[in-house]
Amino acid sequence: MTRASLRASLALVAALAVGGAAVVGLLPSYWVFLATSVLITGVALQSLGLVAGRTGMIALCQMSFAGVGAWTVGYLNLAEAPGDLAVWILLGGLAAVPFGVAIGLPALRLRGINLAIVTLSFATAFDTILATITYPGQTTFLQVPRPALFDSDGSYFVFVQIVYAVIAVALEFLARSRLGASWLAVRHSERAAAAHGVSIAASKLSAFAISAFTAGISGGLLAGYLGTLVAENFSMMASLSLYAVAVMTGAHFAEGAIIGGLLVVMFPEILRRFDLPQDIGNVLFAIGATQALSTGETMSETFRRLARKLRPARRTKAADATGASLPQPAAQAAPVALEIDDLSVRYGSVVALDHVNLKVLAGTVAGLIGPNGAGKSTFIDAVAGFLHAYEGSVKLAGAALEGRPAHLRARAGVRRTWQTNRIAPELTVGGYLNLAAKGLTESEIAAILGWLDCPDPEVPVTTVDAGTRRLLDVAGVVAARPAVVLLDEPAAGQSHEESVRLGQRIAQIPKLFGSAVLLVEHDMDLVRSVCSEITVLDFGKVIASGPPAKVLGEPAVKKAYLGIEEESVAA
Ligand SMILES: Nc1ncnc2c1ncn2[C@@H]1O[C@H](COP(=O)(O)OP(=O)(O)OP(=O)(O)O)[C@@H](O)[C@H]1O
Repeated sequence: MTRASLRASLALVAALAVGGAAVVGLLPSYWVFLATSVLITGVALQSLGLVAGRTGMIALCQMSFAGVGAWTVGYLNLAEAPGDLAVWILLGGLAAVPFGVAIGLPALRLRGINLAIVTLSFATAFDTILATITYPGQTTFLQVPRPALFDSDGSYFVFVQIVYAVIAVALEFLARSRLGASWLAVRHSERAAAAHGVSIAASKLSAFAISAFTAGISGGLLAGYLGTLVAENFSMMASLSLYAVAVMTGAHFAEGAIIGGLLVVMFPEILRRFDLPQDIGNVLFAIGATQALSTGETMSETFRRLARKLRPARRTKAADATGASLPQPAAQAAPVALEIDDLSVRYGSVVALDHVNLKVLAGTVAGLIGPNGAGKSTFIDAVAGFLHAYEGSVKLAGAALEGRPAHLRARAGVRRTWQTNRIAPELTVGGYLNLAAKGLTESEIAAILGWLDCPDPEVPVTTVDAGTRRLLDVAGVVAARPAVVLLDEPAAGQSHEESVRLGQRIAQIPKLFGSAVLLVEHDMDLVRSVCSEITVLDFGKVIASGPPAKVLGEPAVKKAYLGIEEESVAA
């Protein structure tokens, strides 16, 4: 991960240095002045790219955060605070953070249009406040001074460029960190992210906080750029327009933020030169955003796709586990890994689980089977904390899990997979394992991937076929070495040979990772080959439990499967 971040950061810094040298060396001073504005807008767009592009939340008040940063810089200048603009900009960014967190709080409960309305309301309220107060020092013509070394327009461009590069590199590292992976995971499926121990609240609030900080910095840079500001710089319309551009260009990509900055700054300039109304720009941005939303592809993604086509196709490499060793298995905390007593779940009048009792012994693979609708997924949901309204008790290594939400149960040692794949496609294979299990070394990641015949860590999940993604699901849950692994139909969609191979791997999990396994499966060959005990559910009730040979021969079990799996059960 670190190597990939370094590579991307070096490429970005080199591109900025070359581009910057060309701007300062070749362009007349007015264009250098405009290029500075492009970069400042690029910083604001990067902030929006983080919250909207990575986390998928609608934020329509980004320029209000920038306004907080700019106003803070203005007050510090007026108060003759120690330090210079470089320090004040940082403080401006920090001042925007509480506002970001405050806006992020409703995002814990709201999505889509509702969150859009909340963020828009904040932008409107901020508009109203700014309309009543002038920029600090505006009435006395007090200008915000630039740092001594970067006083001229040309040198201030270099200053802004340095800030842009620092932010872009920091975001690049963050994006490849576990926190960055959690943003993408939350965007894709909050439940799946929680199943890996990710706190949805922490993930969303951190995105809003860092995004507001970055936007605050852009406001501070603007204060140094223009010297003094007016409320219109941070109006609700400016926020809306910036959001449309971010969606259109894909501001969470480094090039997307620059392209967006170019469009925001240059479009009005072109319109002005042709004596055309400025509003045309906003209309075109809205059309561009609509196009990106309807096709599901931003401008940056289109460019990247075309660039990939030009490059010779890379074959998906299998993970090279030569010399790599699996992480140490978790120690077994108690002889019974998972104990369920009298578990009952009702969906209205449907009794999905009816006083179910089940034990999974440490160091074993147990099976949970039953016909469609028997209650198996409901059982996993309840144990893993995705259903709050259940009766009965769930104990992990003797400790009750009641009252703990899903992400805390995952951290305590209950990990689950899903019937449908929920891995965020924007992640790399290694990034996904990093998200699933904290603190794995690169060698351990390679060993786990090699053990399950998964692709190389650098391979993007989007290029991985559906069958391999199911293996990746299993790799993710075992990587965390939890006390209990709940596998929900891992062999679905696998060929017979793949299923046999998967069975061999599942049988090894207790020894290699120290995790007891509860396997939910319809593939009876697989269940028979790996499970030492099985429990059969029918209409939410346990109708049999014990060793597979005994249980699968019981008349009640054959009857439950009649017409569905009769032959395979009886075989
Ligand atoms: N969200 C829900 N609302 C209402 N009823 C539900 C809900 N989820 C499941 N059920 C019902 O609860 C019962 C158990 O469903 P569940 O999905 O747990 O069965 P299953 O054994 O996992 O089935 P399958 O093998 O098809 O996955 C079924 O009657 C189902 O229709």
